[in-house]
Amino acid sequence: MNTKPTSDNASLVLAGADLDLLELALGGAIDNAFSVRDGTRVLTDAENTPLAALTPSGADGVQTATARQQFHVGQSAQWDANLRRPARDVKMCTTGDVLAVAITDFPTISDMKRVQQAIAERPASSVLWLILVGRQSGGIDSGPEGPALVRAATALAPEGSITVIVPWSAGAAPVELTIRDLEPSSSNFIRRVLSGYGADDVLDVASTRPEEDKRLIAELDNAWRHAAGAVYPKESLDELESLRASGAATTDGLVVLLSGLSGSGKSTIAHALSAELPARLGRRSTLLDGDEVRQMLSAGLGFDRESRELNVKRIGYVAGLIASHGGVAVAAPIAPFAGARSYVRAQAEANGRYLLVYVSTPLEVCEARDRKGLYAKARAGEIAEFTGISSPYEVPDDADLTIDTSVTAVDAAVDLIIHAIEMG
Ligand SMILES: Nc1ncnc2c1ncn2[C@@H]1O[C@H](COP(=O)(O)OS(=O)(=O)O)[C@@H](OP(=O)(O)O)[C@H]1O
Ligand SMILES: Nc1ncnc2c1ncn2[C@@H]1O[C@H](COP(=O)(O)OP(=O)(O)O)[C@@H](O)[C@H]1O
Repeated sequence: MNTKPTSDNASLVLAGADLDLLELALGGAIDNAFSVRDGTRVLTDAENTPLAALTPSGADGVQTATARQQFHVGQSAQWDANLRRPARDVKMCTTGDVLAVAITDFPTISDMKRVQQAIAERPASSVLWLILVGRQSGGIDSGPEGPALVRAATALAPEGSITVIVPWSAGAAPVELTIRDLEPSSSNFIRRVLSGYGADDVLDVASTRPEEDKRLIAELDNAWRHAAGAVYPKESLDELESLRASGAATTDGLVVLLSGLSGSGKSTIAHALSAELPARLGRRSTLLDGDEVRQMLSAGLGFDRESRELNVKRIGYVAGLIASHGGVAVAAPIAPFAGARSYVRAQAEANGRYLLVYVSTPLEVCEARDRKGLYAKARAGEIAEFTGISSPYEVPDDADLTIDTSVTAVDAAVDLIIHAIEMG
């Protein structure tokens, strides 16, 4: 996590586990009282979008957050708005005694028996079937585990139970954002959070699993090795196993560059694409998102032509490295200049495949969205050299795809890109 002061107020940039904590707090699952370092007033995501405002700190350094706007949400199963509901809404739907079943891992046959038993012992209880999934480090919901767990657990929900997806702060402990008295790794964290959903009692299925089950699960990998050992010699088997463990397929590297005006939808599409790739093409990806890159890789660079060219070239260089090892890089800078884009193409094509997506959403639409309030500032002359207003955007003549998000929905945009990747 890093901090980044803005002109009108200081902000704290959140990622991963911190975003989950914030979502839990704003949704009413935990006391929305934060301790942050002095002077911090706005909590933003890594794309610099303001998510919550903090009231000034009291004497004990505790501040209260109020939501500014919806979080960025992904497209895959764990972002289903019908299931990812705020704690305070869920609480209203329960009556009487509430048993919460916490699902953090793929339920086993014996887990389900214990669940049925616990439910049978409390016939009058409302049952909450709570699926705990957190963001992962590679992006909002990169990696196939979260959506797969949600699909499996949803299909197994006991009859009459209320299924809810709980954003889970399972990652590293937050550095600068803490929630009063709560340490995410502590054993009572799960109970404290789930009590926010109305739970009187919690059955934490995976952590109460019998030792025998744990042993059998651990042995499954050995069983696979044993069976495969009858087919392959050791040399093949070792290689196959490491491929299996890394999830890597024997596929070519790929760079997808989304270029377009600020607010055109590059970042939204990039996240959705990254979330879909594991399930649709069996590939994980590395996101190189505009603002995020500028906070790290290109920290200190401005928005004059030379700085932008350098920024985009750096992105191209890193994307090329990712592709050189068979990885997928999804990059979403404005990339307004043809010269720097052709450098990205060269880096990508030297190491794999390249797909240039021009996100052609008209300026008027981007400006009306003004997610970050930057167009208003640019019009007022408070930001110089703003793309589309006071700095040019050179429309690509080599785009593989052109997508106007004022007429194409996010899902459709992702479908178009995946189709283009499949077509080669
Ligand atoms: N002068 C000016 N012009 C354009 N954009 C500006 C400017 N100042 C700050 N910002 C914010 O920076 C984000 C664009 O950074 P990029 O790295 O994508 O730009 S570039 O490719 O280097 O041109 C862009 O983010 P996105 O909205 O995600 O595109 C803006 O939030
Ligand atoms: N079809 C669409 N595709 C992408 N974004 C859309 C679409 N329709 C509306 N939006 C909204 O437009 C805004 C685009 O912002 P963002 O993805 O950050 O753009 P950029 O990264 O190009 O600056 C978001 O608030 C998003 O919800």
